Amino acid sequence: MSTNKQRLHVAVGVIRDGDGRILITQRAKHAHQGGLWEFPGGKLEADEPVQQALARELAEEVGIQVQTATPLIKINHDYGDRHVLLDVWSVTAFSGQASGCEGQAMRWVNVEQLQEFSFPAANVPIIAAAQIPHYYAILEGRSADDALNNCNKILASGAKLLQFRVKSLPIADLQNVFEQVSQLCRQQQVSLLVNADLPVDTANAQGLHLSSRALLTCNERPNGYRWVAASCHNLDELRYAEALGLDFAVLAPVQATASHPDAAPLGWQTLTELLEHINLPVFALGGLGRQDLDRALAAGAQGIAGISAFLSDD
Ligand SMILES: Nc1nc2c([nH]c(=O)n2[C@H]2C[C@H](O)[C@@H](COP(=O)(O)OP(=O)(O)OP(=O)(O)O)O2)c(=O)[nH]1
Ligand SMILES: [Mg+2]
Repeated sequence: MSTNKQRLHVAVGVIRDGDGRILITQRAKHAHQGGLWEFPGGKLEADEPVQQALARELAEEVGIQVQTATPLIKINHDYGDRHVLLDVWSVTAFSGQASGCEGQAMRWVNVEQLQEFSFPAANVPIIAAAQIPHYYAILEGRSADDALNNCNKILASGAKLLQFRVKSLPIADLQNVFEQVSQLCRQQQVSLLVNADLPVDTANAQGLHLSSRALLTCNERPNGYRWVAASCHNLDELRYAEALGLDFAVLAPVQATASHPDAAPLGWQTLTELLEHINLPVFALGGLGRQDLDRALAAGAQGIAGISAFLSDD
């Protein structure tokens, strides 16, 4: 039981260099979770603000001075012998040359290489959060032309993660549009997830996106996909997605939205509270634009998901 165990608050930095590589270090053999790889960081001192602890730990452990850090994800994990709250920050600007100041092994690795290292169990969702971007574009369209036009706008926005959810096409058009979209995504190195409700051949996709209804009919994580995500509307659905071991979720609607006028918006406060209970990257969806990213990050979200959010120039 974790009830009378103290929760250890730990500041953790996912440090990225100019080439997008991430810094990992190896925990000392004798330490808790010893010998495993980690993102540098350490325990908060009494009454120490988390960003101050982050700056101090990263200076002590790897000799860098943090210039810009944004919240990435918070993980609550009970190891049995210790309960940790990993308060993970994305460090995107720093000064100094990183080195293992405590004699620990250190590597700069590409995000896809993170899979090759053994991390503590609590790190699984941190690694997913580090590998996926802050924007998740949802592709819809009333016709084949409309869908392809929207796809081009989304790609021009710079989005690198896309869900194919073109629901109203005749079946013959659907597969054809999907193949064109998957080719465009491949050319531009965009990760493509297919909505599981669509009857398309998903061989060319990197992932599957489950509606909340499809999520609740799954007994295990669908096999064979690099990414599996789900749409959620409440804490139970988020918990179910986490328990299945999905990579990320979308939570909606955060604000009022014309596409779902009957759904009551959660609001930022409820979003923040729900995300405190979940160890999963979660995109905020519904009535939001790309300009809401900072607010979503501050609420503990991975970023912004949207349909129309990626169709305008701003
Ligand atoms: N820094 C860091 N800690 C992690 C990660 N994953 C994970 O489960 N942890 C756990 C291991 C430890 O129980 C705890 C971090 O505590 P720590 O012992 O490293 O703290 P510290 O740097 O202040 O070390 P010390 O002063 O006590 O030597 O969080 C991670 O990626 N980075
Ligand atoms: Mg440490």
